[in-house]
Amino acid sequence: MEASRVKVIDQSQVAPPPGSVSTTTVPLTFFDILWLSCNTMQRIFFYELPYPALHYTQTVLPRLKESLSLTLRHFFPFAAKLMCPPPPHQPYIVYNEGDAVQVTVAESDADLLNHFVELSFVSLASNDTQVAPNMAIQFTVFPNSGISIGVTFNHVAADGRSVQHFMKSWAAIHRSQREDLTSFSLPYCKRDVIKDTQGLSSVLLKDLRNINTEDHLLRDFGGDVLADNVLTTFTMKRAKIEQMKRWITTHSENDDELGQVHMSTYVVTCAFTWVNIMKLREKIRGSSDNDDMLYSLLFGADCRERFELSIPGTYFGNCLTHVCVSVKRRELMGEAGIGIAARAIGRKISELGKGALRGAEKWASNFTEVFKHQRVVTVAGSPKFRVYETDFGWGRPKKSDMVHIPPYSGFSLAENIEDDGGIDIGMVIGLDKLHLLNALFEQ
Ligand SMILES: CC(C)(COP(=O)(O)OP(=O)(O)OC[C@H]1O[C@@H](n2cnc3c(N)ncnc32)[C@H](O)[C@@H]1OP(=O)(O)O)[C@@H](O)C(=O)NCCC(=O)NCCSC(=O)CC(=O)O
Repeated sequence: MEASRVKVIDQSQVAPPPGSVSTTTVPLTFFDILWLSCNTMQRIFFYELPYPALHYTQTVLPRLKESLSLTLRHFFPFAAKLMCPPPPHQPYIVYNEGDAVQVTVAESDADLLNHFVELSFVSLASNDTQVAPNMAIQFTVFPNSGISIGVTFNHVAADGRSVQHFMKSWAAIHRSQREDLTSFSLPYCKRDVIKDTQGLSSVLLKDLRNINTEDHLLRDFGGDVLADNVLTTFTMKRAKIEQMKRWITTHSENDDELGQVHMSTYVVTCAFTWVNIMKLREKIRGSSDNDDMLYSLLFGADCRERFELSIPGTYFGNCLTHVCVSVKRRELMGEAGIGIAARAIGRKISELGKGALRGAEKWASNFTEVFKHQRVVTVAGSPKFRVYETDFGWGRPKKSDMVHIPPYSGFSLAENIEDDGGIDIGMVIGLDKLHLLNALFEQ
């Protein structure tokens, strides 16, 4: 395969309009603090547009930057900086006049939708270990074919739902060519709605500071299989999902507890993918794991609009509780593995009804143990984000991908663009292992 070339042609800073945001300090809530241990996130949107290179530089890019600036006025924490002073000081976010998002413009000679294209993403790297930017953006122009918008963000600043809110607001401002405040809902940027009655922030921060960096929460799966990795997407059609829901429900007739559990699309898709990723890992590496070893699935559940917490749907920041589902290897890898996984995931989700923050004081300490002693798969994204509704006035994106998925130990979820109710599952695996995964999914 011939390597494509991506060359950087411009770098600039885009800030909110001068004087539109005053100096503001945003404290971190306990929801934000756990993400101090995590890598930055990356998402990319591809749009098909027939313009020549000159039209991008003269018209498309200036308009994108101008609308970005207007959007940042409302989502200013993305232009702000994360400050991490040494203990005993607390980390926080601060916006000062002039703070900006770094914007890189690149040009590629690849096909817009060539998924093997090397995504040369801007990082949030900073020379200062105590100050980090919260967002960087890369526009990659594919002359006569399209443009991609790559967003790298610091999860400490916001979760996936907030990022999608930002993207859709930016798209709405760009589409209407002005800052029409009726075309999107304003984010709720104050932190006063997050009540920390149990002192969770200080417990989590203390635990995180005690974690050995080698126990970093999001470790990748081994070093030997990382070369030649590709980002790939599998689709589960709605009909297949419904079939799987029925199958799991009918094979659980004697499980009284299951009456309370909703076999949602999320539950069955996660169960199916989790089992297959673990099977793929065993096919590649063989398994020396004890049958009693715990295999775990970790995902975030949104806490906005939960009755007991009263956090508005437009809340900007992190608002995820963390769910860890563990099943013994023997059961997960057995014939009934997908059904067992689905029931275990469904039960954990229904338990959130008893209090979404139960056990939150142990998030950091438990997860360190889980990553140390168990085999972990993480889930990113959500079909609820409706990423394909991010319309800058050019119609729906042709494709949207999450890029930061850990190889062989994570996957992302999004709605499928063609099949209403279908789900796209994004994964990063070795190019030479794709046939193995295809075979498992077919089976
Ligand atoms: C707890 C969950 C994970 C899973 O809950 P559930 O199993 O109950 O599934 P669910 O909430 O999707 O939906 C349950 C049922 O409610 C109905 N339902 C749900 N959402 C609906 C909607 N928008 N419109 C209409 N109906 C809807 C459906 O009937 C669905 O059943 P059916 O499915 O059968 O039709 C979810 O609720 C949740 O919190 N999702 C968001 C997770 C998230 O924000 N992740 C991002 C992490 S940050 C990150 O990763 C970074 C990044 O993204 O960049």
